[in-house]
Amino acid sequence: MAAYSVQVFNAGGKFRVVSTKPMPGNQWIQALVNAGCRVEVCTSQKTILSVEDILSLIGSRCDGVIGQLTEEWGETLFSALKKAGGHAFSNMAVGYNNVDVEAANKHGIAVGNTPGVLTETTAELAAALTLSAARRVVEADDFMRAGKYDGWLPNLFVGNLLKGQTVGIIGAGRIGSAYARMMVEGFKMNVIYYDLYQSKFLENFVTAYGNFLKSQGETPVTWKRASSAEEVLREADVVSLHPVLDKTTYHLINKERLSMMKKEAVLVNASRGPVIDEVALVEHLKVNPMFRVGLDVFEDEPYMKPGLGELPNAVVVPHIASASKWTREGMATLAALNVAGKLQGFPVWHNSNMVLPFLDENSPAPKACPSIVNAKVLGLQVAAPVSKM
Ligand SMILES: NC(=O)c1ccc[n+]([C@@H]2O[C@H](COP(=O)([O-])OP(=O)(O)OC[C@H]3O[C@@H](n4cnc5c(N)ncnc54)[C@H](O)[C@@H]3O)[C@@H](O)[C@H]2O)c1
Ligand SMILES: O=C(O)[C@H](O)CO
Repeated sequence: MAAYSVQVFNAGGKFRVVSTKPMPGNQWIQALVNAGCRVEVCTSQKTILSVEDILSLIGSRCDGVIGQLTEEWGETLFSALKKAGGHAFSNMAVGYNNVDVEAANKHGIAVGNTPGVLTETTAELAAALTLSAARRVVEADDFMRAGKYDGWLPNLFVGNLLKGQTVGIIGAGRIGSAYARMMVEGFKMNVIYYDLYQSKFLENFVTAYGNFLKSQGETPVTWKRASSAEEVLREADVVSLHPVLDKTTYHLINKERLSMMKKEAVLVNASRGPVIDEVALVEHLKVNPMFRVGLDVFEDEPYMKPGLGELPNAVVVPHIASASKWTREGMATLAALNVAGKLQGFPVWHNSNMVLPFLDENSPAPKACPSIVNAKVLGLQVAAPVSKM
């Protein structure tokens, strides 16, 4: 038995599924109950569970687990889950850098994640950080609340105009492209992006929007695919980071690369903290007061590197980029359906970017796992797309 307090749903269910955290909404619980699961939700007040805590939750019999990005899912947990009879794990996140997928493969455990449902929500927070940093919203708010405002002044909190400037995206996948579109449509910014792959989708969008602006007698927006991250850093007025975190992106932004950026640039990170060398960033912010950052993620979460929290040119929020009600409930549902689907022997959905059919409460979810990242290695079957007659 787990040493932690748990809330149990459908006590008589044939599969035992543990969620290491309470998650928003009820749809995810219903999805598991409908699949014949006994659901145990850990209600411990401890924010970040250790490997030992989770071992105790897994216990001697467990079919599947829904875990969080704050947890270290590696050999110890996957071998324990396997020993307890488990086959399925899902992160309640799209990023799965906290998961050792090779260890899961070794034990034949499916690893789910939750793409698609958080794309726009995360991009919107990156846009909010961009505006907050560019227009010094948080500094000005602090000033106002401190009772320091004693009248309009020509030089008070002067920031950057975005219109007509260049926004740089590093990692133009789902979220990076959605963010780029927002900055293009909302602020008429030109785009420069760097990704390992070409984003035809983004390029076509900017071209079409540029043509529309031209037809209205306005200056068209433009796009450029950079051949290196450095090219983006040199040319852009705003740079937003949206890559996965892996060996190629760890400390992608370091002292040397920061020094290539414009002195008054805005840097935004809503991907993963270690993409930036945060110590180097603190130094850069100190010596370049007009350089501003908007950060949702940090190198040593939940901590910030010394000095960051005192800098007025940094806007910092606690990893809330995906925190809209619809998205968080959707992430919980997708994570649950990944586990429930695997336990019921369902195939894997044919397109993990198209997850809306799983989120409609008024019709039954497709009989598939929405997104399993190691499906190929495990030889899981892929559900054929439903053809429209
Ligand atoms: N802050 C948050 O709350 C939050 C929310 C959602 C996602 N995220 C993070 O954002 C990441 C991206 O999510 P997504 O759904 O857009 O994923 P995605 O897979 O659609 O996009 C990631 C992109 O990064 C690119 N990439 C990989 N290595 C690169 C490199 N070395 N240089 C440049 N580009 C590289 C990939 O080619 C891909 O296009 C997630 O992995 C996660 O870590 C954070
Ligand atoms: O990777 C993710 O999904 C985020 O960091 C949390 O939404």
